Amino acid sequence: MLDAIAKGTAAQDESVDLQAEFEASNIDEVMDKLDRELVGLKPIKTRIREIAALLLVDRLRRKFGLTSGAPTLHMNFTGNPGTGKTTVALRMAEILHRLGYVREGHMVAVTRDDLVGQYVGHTAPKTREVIKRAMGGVLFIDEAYYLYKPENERDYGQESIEILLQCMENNRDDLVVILAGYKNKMDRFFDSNPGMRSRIAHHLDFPDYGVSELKSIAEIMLAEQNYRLSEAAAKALEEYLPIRMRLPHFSNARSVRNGLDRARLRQANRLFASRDRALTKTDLITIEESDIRGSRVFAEGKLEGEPETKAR
Ligand SMILES: Nc1ncnc2c1ncn2[C@@H]1O[C@H](COP(=O)(O)OP(=O)(O)OP(=O)(O)O)[C@@H](O)[C@H]1O
Repeated sequence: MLDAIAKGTAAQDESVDLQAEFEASNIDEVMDKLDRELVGLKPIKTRIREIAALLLVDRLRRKFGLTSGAPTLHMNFTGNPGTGKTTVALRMAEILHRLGYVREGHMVAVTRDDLVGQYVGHTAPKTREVIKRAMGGVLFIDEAYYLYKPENERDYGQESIEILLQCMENNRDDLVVILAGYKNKMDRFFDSNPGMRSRIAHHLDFPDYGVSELKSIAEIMLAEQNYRLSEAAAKALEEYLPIRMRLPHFSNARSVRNGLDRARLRQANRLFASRDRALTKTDLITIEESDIRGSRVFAEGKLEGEPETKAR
């Protein structure tokens, strides 16, 4: 693949047009998509642009024979659940494809269970099969640290790690591995697996979203599905979000998506209950205040606050 990019044959006095290369790669289209579909994440978007620029320049250097061998592109995405790691990894796969660093640009997302078998002899074929599927694209390993279980001496995860390490080294020109998970767990994983750390070129840390970002995320998600919030529903959502953030199992944008799914369900039930009247398009697209306030979150938020109130 890389020899398809260039063979290091450009003459020393020949010039290259970085802008033309940039335009030809069409990566700005992916960048625009990233900007449009993902709220916030400024530091992440900046890093992606920097990586894209690095790869583009690397491609030009190759033309002059100034760089040899495939660059290391394996990455580590850390952050809490629902902060956009999988979505950004998908876009990264597209960028790497457009720049010619992987043949296909698809992404295979897996967890430990997809890589590690339960019995002796099962792990190697399982891991190899996943790698085979991911070849030419990105292999995204969510919660990668579960591959390593030091408390169990004979855990098969180690076997999978070793095969992955080998592939990450030998197939650098056609497979990019992105590891993902909580930052502290990932740090501990790298401490115990220095071989893995040394093969990672880029570490990106995804921040949690604030209330206003979560609200914008909700609006994007609703617009994508042809829904909108009434004014009172938008206010209710502003109250809902900080309560949901304090409750257990909060997972950023994923919680927003789940909360909206339930609001749509309540909207449908509300419309169904008044089915004796004709519905307008506005009825069908509008999420009303009661669809948001009907959430358990308001009751649970109160329950959570109760002991505190009693203690005072
Ligand atoms: N910044 C954002 N703007 C809009 N939507 C977002 C944003 N971040 C995440 N989402 C949406 O939230 C959902 C969860 O995101 P994603 O799966 O990428 O997160 P993740 O960090 O990989 O979390 P998990 O590990 O739980 O899968 C997706 O539907 C995604 O489209």
